[in-house]
Amino acid sequence: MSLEIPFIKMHGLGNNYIYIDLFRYTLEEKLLSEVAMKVSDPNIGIGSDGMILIHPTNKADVGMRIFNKDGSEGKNCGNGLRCTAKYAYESGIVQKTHFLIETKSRIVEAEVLVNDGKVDEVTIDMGKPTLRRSLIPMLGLDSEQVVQEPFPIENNMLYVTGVSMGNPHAVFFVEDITQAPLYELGEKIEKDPRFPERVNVEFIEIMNEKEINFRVWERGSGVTQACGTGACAAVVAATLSKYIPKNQQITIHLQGGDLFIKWDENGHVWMTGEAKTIATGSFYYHN
Ligand SMILES: N[C@@H](CCC[C@H](N)C(=O)O)C(=O)O
Repeated sequence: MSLEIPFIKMHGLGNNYIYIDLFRYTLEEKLLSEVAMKVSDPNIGIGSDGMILIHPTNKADVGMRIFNKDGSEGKNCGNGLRCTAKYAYESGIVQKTHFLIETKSRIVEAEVLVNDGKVDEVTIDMGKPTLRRSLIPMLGLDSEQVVQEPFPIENNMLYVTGVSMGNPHAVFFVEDITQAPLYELGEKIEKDPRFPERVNVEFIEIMNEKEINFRVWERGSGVTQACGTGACAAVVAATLSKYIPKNQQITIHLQGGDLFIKWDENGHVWMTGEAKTIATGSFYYHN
């Protein structure tokens, strides 16, 4: 079978995905995982951190589904939400600057900042984090929160804080971000049996009450330049440990640039940052 699939490549702080507009093109469900793996491959595909579908839904103004590089489906994606919001507005799928986006895990509200018809920046109300251990999900005796719990791995003693932003995150505080064991331990933690659905892994360094340095190993995609849900999880984790105050905008320094995150007094996490278009074209799929 051969298909010519129209795509848009977009990124948020270097976290780049191949987007497919299912308002204008139809792709069979059984092909999604394989197409995601193929488009993500830099040698025989386009090269990306995964694939995102922008689709019609009757629950919100627009829907979004995220597939990682390895073909697995994630349930939320912060950088993907900002790019989806940009595309939905610029392509005319929505004609308002505040609208709802449905993901597999939740419905979020987006606000786009428009200049000359183009969206430069997007703010998303990412909703409330889930902290209960069994819902992250993490194995072990269930508890309200998992905050800096001892996490022995490969002759190292790390301390894990668990946060779900609709997808699972394991956050580890480090003294110096340049020494974070991203490549040494990222994949091992992602696939550790204590996380039955695998996990996104974040190493964070608290610089001061307003800034955090951040590096990520993403479930299903490995090291990426940025992770929006991960940045939200970092602020929640740092607040739970009282390193930063609640209800204050925190600047997260990711490898690909800065994101601005606030965990407000109502328990909602707000994310603001850029969204950029890289290219449009056709992907030729052959099986
Ligand atoms: N890059 C993302 C998260 C993508 C999904 C994640 N790898 C998962 O499997 O949960 C973001 O910006 O949040």
